[in-house]
Amino acid sequence: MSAIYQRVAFVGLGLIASSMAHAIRRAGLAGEITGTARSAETRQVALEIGLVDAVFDTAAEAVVGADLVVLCVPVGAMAGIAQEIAPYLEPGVTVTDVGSVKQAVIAAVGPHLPEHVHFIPGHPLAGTEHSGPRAGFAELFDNRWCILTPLDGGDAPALERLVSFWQGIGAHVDLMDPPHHDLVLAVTSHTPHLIAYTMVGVADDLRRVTDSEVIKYSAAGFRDFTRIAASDPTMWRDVFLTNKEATLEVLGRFTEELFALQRAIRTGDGVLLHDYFSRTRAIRRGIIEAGQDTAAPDFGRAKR
Ligand SMILES: NC(=O)c1ccc[n+]([C@@H]2O[C@H](COP(=O)([O-])OP(=O)(O)OC[C@H]3O[C@@H](n4cnc5c(N)ncnc54)[C@H](O)[C@@H]3O)[C@@H](O)[C@H]2O)c1
Ligand SMILES: O=C(O)C(=O)C[C@]1(C(=O)O)C=C[C@@H](O)C=C1
Repeated sequence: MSAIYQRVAFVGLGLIASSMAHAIRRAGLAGEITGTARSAETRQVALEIGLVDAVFDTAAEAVVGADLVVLCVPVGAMAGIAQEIAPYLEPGVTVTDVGSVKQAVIAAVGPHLPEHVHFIPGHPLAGTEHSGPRAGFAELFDNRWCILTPLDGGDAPALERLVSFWQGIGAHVDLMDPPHHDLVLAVTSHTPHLIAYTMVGVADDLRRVTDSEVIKYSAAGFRDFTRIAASDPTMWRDVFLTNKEATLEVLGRFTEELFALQRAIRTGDGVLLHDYFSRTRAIRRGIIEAGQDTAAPDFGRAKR
């Protein structure tokens, strides 16, 4: 495949940026890749392992001359970065991001960007519990979804170009409006993460009571919870602080259901429990039969 962008600049060089860089190189999607990260160590590693052709100390320097800028920092850091890079963006450049929440990123970034910039927010639905420049791998986005949430009145050719870019990286692309994205992700990603964090916290408390048996004998289901609960604390703090409304809505529903199941267990209502579990089993089977289970192999574990 020939290059879609001449110069791609990454701001933030962690798991997502490094995976994108590997996939860009695999498919030859960029003439050149530059980047910046807060720590000198990360910048050094990124250069050493060939993620980028050049690194810069500041985001402002990194974006000069780029025709695609990808913001790969935690959601809470997006506003400061946008403000810093705004004066240095070339006319016609596309600025995108990979943040897990979309309305908050649009509100944080949009107002800082000049009119000559095409701002197209995005979110690849793939990740692992690992962080940093060494955590990335080219296959992370293969056959996974990348959701773009273009703004009203945006430039159609710039959007088409970014869609082709994500397809070249290996992803399927879908377009969504930002509030819908945030609600869908609150259901499929954000609340499940909170539940995993909570469950591992509960088990940790219990461990003091049962003298380490909870961890020692943890079965596969709980191990999966611990993997999810090992995800980056800064990233997830920002997700919950910025997708507050949708997460609280889903969490409210979840709590109601949990109370209903709790009551069924207490009152010995086996019919309710059996019906409930049959319904959820049918949902999972339906997903598999429809061929919609696009979950990639467990790269997280393989990489550990
Ligand atoms: N990890 C996932 O599973 C996943 C999946 C999809 C999208 N995302 C989103 O991608 C973005 C990056 O996540 P990641 O997993 O690559 O994280 P990461 O921790 O691996 O990398 C984050 C990078 O941002 C930099 N950074 C952190 N705080 C900063 C600040 N205040 N100012 C400047 N730079 C800062 C770090 O130095 C690092 O280079 C986040 O917005 C996250 O919501 C993550
Ligand atoms: O597999 C994992 O480690 C993930 O949690 C990845 C996951 C998800 O919930 O699916 C996490 C956050 C993102 O914004 C996108 C993907």
